[in-house]
Amino acid sequence: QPVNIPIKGRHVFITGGSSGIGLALAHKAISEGARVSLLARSLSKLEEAKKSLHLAYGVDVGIFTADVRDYDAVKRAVVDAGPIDVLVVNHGIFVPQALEKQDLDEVKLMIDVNLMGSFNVIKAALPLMKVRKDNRPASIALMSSQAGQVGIYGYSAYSASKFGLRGLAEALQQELISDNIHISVIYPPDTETPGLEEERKIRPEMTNMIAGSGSVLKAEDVAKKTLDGIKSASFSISFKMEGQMLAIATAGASPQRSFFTAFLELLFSPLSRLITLLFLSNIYRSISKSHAN
Ligand SMILES: NC(=O)C1=CN([C@@H]2O[C@H](COP(=O)(O)OP(=O)(O)OC[C@H]3O[C@@H](n4cnc5c(N)ncnc54)[C@H](OP(=O)(O)O)[C@@H]3O)[C@@H](O)[C@H]2O)C=CC1
Ligand SMILES: CCCCCCCCCCCCCCCC(=O)[C@@H](N)CO
Repeated sequence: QPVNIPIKGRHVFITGGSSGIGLALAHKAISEGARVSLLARSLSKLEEAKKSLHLAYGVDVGIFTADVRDYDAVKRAVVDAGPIDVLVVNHGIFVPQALEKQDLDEVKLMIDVNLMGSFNVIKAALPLMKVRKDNRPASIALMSSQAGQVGIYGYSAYSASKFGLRGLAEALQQELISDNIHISVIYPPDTETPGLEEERKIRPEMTNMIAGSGSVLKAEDVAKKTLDGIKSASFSISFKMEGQMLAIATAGASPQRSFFTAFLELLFSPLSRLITLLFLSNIYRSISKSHAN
């Protein structure tokens, strides 16, 4: 059945909301009449975000400092912020490197922040989400990546953390459907953010090349499509032609609410598998070429 998740007047809580995609999403949500709270580590970045949002809309957002790795700190923030209607688990870090050259500390950091941190946020927020006063539909949205649909050179830890979110999301949807809580997983390509700017300085050439075969989007565009997807309670949210292809190629056992999209998935799955194989064969060819050099 179609579901419509209202945004106006509701409490939208965004982790990693002080920068990039999270901040762009805060702009969108406020412009649609939401009450917004942001969580991140750095107080100064949060204050800056709060100021820019006040300047743009004349409203105040709640800001909460916590490291998502610290469950108790996250719990305190969530209790302070009050019951959440739309939880956007968006925080994330990416340090690309071939596994052989990457320290295990860095691997562990990505898993701890991106995956365990998401468990912490959801576990902390869920009790209050479940007892929300209005019985209107609520949402938990998880920020994955195209690298959460296909493993990419240099992203072993990052991809593992983002693939992990999908398993979490699929299981959680079955557990929460009776509470009228709807899960979304978002799969953006490269997106212009302060995070990507940092990443580009250190990204291995092969990673650059492969990521370059996808689109580069503006954070505002990712935020808009994300909020629209949340509002229609879409389980999977993708971007651009190659993103739709990837979504079809990796539809797997994710739920699908739209009959129309389900029909497209059935119709185009052989073709998208073919395109995926061609895409992969290109990648492997480039890898062996650069290896020979
Ligand atoms: N930009 C891109 O190309 C793409 C990004 N994504 C995903 O989108 C999400 C946002 O990325 P983007 O906007 O680029 O990232 P940015 O680096 O611009 O922003 C990251 C945000 O997460 C917060 N954050 C980081 N670590 C922690 C932590 N341990 N605890 C709490 N908050 C934390 C940061 O604040 P602070 O540092 O103060 O804690 C900041 O608010 C990530 O999950 C990323 O994986 C997906 C596809 C593409
Ligand atoms: C079915 C047809 C396939 C079509 C090709 C699709 C192209 C896939 C490219 C994947 C790029 C991954 C970018 C990750 C961005 C990200 O998360 C970072 N910026 C953070 O590290």
